[in-house]
Amino acid sequence: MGEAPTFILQALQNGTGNGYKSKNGSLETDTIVGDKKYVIGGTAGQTLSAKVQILDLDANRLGEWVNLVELGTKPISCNGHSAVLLKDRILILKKNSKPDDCIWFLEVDTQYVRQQKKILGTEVVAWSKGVVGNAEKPVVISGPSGVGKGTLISMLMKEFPSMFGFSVSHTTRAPRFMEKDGVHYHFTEKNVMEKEIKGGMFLEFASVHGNLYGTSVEAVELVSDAGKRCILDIDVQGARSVRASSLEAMFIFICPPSMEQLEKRLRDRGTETEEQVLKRLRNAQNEIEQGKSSGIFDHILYNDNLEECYENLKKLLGLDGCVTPTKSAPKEINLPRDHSVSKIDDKIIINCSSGLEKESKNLVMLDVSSLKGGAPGRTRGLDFQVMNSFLNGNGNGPI
Ligand SMILES: Nc1nc2c(ncn2[C@@H]2O[C@H](COP(=O)(O)OP(=O)(O)O)[C@@H](O)[C@H]2O)c(=O)[nH]1
Ligand SMILES: Nc1ncnc2c1ncn2[C@@H]1O[C@H](COP(=O)(O)OP(=O)(O)O)[C@@H](O)[C@H]1O
Repeated sequence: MGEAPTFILQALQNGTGNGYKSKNGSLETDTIVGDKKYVIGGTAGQTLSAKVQILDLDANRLGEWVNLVELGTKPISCNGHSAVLLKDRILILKKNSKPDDCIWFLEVDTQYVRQQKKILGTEVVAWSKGVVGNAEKPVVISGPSGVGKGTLISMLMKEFPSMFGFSVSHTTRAPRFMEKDGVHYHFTEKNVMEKEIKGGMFLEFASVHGNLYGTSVEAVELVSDAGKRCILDIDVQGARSVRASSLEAMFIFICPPSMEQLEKRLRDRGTETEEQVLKRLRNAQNEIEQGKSSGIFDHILYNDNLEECYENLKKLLGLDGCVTPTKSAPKEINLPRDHSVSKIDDKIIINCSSGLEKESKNLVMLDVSSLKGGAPGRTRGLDFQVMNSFLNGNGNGPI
């Protein structure tokens, strides 16, 4: 690896965090974690995402750049940022960015990063977008082909459109008549999907009835970002993987009243060839056994009478009785270009006062004590309060 430019060697002991202009004109921050310095910031068009570099501070390798792999969805460009070191990740506050895009995390020593370091055998950092508030537990629904999962999910989405969102899976199977790309599935090619799986884009994947299916991290996060509870329609292998992942979810298995009924439903649906119907029926027996006995599922529902089964599903989801969706307006922060940051325990104090507006104090306290999730998905559980500020409208910001 090459030597670091002189300006960085000179700044080795700094670790400023609020951003500095390097000699080549880019806006960078440097954060020291153990014997490494994380230099964040871009030269190309001041693109934050373009550059994360690690400089070795170990006496034997002082000033050497370390090879690294950047994982996760990177932030889009911005012209400047602040960086604050938390325990195992660096909080990045993008300047002058959209309210829903100003808080990011660069994970440097989280469990996910440590795992990936082992797998990849190299230094790893992982990006994760910060989101104010928490998401409701996703619901995983599994069951054999033709049991009625899709029908039940459609009923739920139709009755509660603002409460639930569907996780749109990727699949290599061909679209059925009336199925739309991006709505029912993201229809994709096997080699493309395999590449994306290697790149860490998927929460889980499995080979089902001869095709590859998978839930991307983004599919689940997009639903949560919209403030909705995510529904996943995935097979038993996928449910097992989600159970083993860090995603906390509710697991429901749908059982047919009999194999005869299942066969009738599959044939009456008329979407599969005879060969595919036979393959699905062969797999159904094993799936039902797994569903009932694996301990993966929190609840088993029998779909004999559709209306009854739907009522039972609603009960499990707490939707029986009078449902009043309580959706509070999300809080938003809008960080101006000129701000400075300090840290007191788990509280980040952001001073947004600037230049001409010096008299108008505008302090934001960001609470990072209850972070949830993280790379490769979002980091949730952030909270903030505006202190001594002018509030906009109802006090929920943006500031
Ligand atoms: N593991 C996994 N299974 C999936 C995913 N999406 C769909 N499946 C499952 O794949 C199986 C086949 O789905 P599909 O081809 O739509 O057929 P259908 O179940 O007969 O409607 C079903 O058991 C689905 O639950 C996914 O993202 N991951
Ligand atoms: N309780 C039920 N009784 C009779 N037919 C049903 C019932 N539930 C679903 N169906 C029908 O069975 C077929 C398969 O249902 P579907 O929702 O596509 O299953 P899955 O998504 O589990 O493969 C559909 O034609 C659907 O209308």
